[in-house]
Amino acid sequence: NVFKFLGQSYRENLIRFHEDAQFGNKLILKEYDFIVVGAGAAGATVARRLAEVPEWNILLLEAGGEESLITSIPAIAHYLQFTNYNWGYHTEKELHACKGLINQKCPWPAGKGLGGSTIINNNMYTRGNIKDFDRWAQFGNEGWSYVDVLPYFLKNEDINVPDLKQSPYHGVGGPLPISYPSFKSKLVDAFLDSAPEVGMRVGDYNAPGSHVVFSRIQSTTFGGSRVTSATAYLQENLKNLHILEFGYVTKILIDEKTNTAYGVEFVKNRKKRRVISKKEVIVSAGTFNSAKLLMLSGIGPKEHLESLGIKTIRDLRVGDNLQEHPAFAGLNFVINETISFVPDRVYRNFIGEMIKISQKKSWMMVLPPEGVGYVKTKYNTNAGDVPDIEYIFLPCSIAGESGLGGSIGRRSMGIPDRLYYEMYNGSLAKDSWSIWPMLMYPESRGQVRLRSANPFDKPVINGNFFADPMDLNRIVEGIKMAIELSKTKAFQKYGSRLHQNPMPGCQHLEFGSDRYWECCVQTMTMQMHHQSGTCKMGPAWDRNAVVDPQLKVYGVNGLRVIDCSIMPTITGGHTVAPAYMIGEKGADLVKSSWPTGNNGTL
Ligand SMILES: Cc1cc2nc3c(=O)[nH]c(=O)nc-3n(C[C@H](O)[C@H](O)[C@H](O)COP(=O)(O)OP(=O)(O)OC[C@H]3O[C@@H](n4cnc5c(N)ncnc54)[C@H](O)[C@@H]3O)c2cc1C
Repeated sequence: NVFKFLGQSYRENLIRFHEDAQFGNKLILKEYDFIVVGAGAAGATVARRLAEVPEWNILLLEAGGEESLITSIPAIAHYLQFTNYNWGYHTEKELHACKGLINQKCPWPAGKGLGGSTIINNNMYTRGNIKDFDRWAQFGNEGWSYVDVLPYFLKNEDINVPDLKQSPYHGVGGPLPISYPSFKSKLVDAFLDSAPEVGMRVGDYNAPGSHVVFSRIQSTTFGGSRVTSATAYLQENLKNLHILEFGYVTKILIDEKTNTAYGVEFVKNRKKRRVISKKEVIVSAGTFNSAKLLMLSGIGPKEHLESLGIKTIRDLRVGDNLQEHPAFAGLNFVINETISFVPDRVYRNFIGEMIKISQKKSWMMVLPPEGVGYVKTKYNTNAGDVPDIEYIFLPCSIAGESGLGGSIGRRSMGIPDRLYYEMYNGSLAKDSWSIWPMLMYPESRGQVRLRSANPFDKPVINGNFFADPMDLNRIVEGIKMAIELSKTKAFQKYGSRLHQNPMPGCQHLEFGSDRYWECCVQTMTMQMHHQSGTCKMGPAWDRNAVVDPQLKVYGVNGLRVIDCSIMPTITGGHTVAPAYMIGEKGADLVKSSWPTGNNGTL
């Protein structure tokens, strides 16, 4: 009975996915100490860390499924937005943004599956500015200053960049490998070489005191492959951590007499079920869905819940304070040499490209962005090292897309064909590069609301981008600075020149004027998908706070939110590193509420 034995061992190995009929896995239990909703960057981290306490059992419920071999290829991140790994949300019509995009709505992806948005993101690892966290602490969030959170960034990280291994600001031995992409283009070298020509230097943007620098991207990859939160935190087969895929949580169960959360309702295989929590329910469903789930459960703005016939348990400003990093992705600098990532060329030579993967020389191992630069515009009045624009450098541009596989980038941004072809006619599928100037600290705030009381309806999202005109001014300045950068010797070596077809809808304005660029940004707005802030963390006196600095929902026992939605203000950079940090710190906050002796806290 060797086969039976092997089969059994194989199944035991897969036991972490409960109720997987294919492998005869077991049913989940009726009750757990902790239930974590959502297996994204923060949720996977929290669940794994809580499972370090052997006497607790934990259920991790995730609405999507497992990642795959395909999702491990960094270069195809944009393709994944057209799969079930994306919740596929859109804003409503925006007043000041996305005016030229399909249906005049901004597409707003969010990842779905074990790994959450880390399955479909662009792998950029940037922690933000130290002042971002000091500001959170100054708002009254004790325990969240830079000094407080740095240990959690370090705990999460396993730095693979040789030069940074000795840095006290990088972690070694944590679950998440951080590497430079395995392959580097000549164009990113030009980007780095251009820095001194504009008074900048190359440095480690994740170290304090050097946040105004140019750099290659530190990425959440290992050996050229994507590393998700599931790969980093959920590979081990822990007996006390049960993971349920395709379990869509529809409501948090709250005892109204005691104001205590005691479990969740979820749907799997079209069946509605309940599971009970003995200690806490932890909501880590991401900025849109954490807000949505709270509101569906009666926690949210009273006037809104009442209008949908949902009984209000706690009147809190859930769904307000939505923040994001808008950007402009339309700049296209054409060059004279064949050194760019041109998808048509790469995909036509598919077999050759596969061979190059084994030699670590393939474009498939490059993230679409290769470099970042943090700069201060003329509007920046911050003292010291606090930039207001991030340059995202790409060895390609959306105009480079045409032919094979050549519409995914622009389609993911919602750019209609007419706008695309008129704008980029003459430079399609040519060698080019781009800089996307990204606004780091938006003044404008958006909002998430329920469309109905039906948990399967998509939320109503208003980005409210550029409601504060300063947000637009800064991006325009970033565009002009990027154009100046293209004139440096480093870029002129390749004959870089801006493709100058005027943008449809903006032709009436003088090409290159501030008004012209404002029009371009508002027509073809691009986003970074760093949604955050809808379950704001704040002290008791903050009327807009949803959770306290322990991440407990105000007025409800046994309920926390642990993900990017708790950010009072968005961090200056991409948000995955802070999401992991919030997960790590959140897990320690939970552990310290339920002391058990040695529980693995910092
Ligand atoms: C396309 C894209 C590109 C990005 N690129 C970058 C980048 O390059 N660098 C960077 O730093 N950041 C990037 N980000 C942002 C970054 O990935 C997120 O900030 C981070 O993953 C957020 O972590 P989270 O835990 O808050 O939520 P998520 O990682 O989104 O996880 C939430 C999880 O909850 C699950 N869930 C939601 N509702 C339910 C429910 N009702 N029941 C059960 N489960 C549910 C979801 O399916 C998901 O798995 C990108 C994001 C996107 C979408």
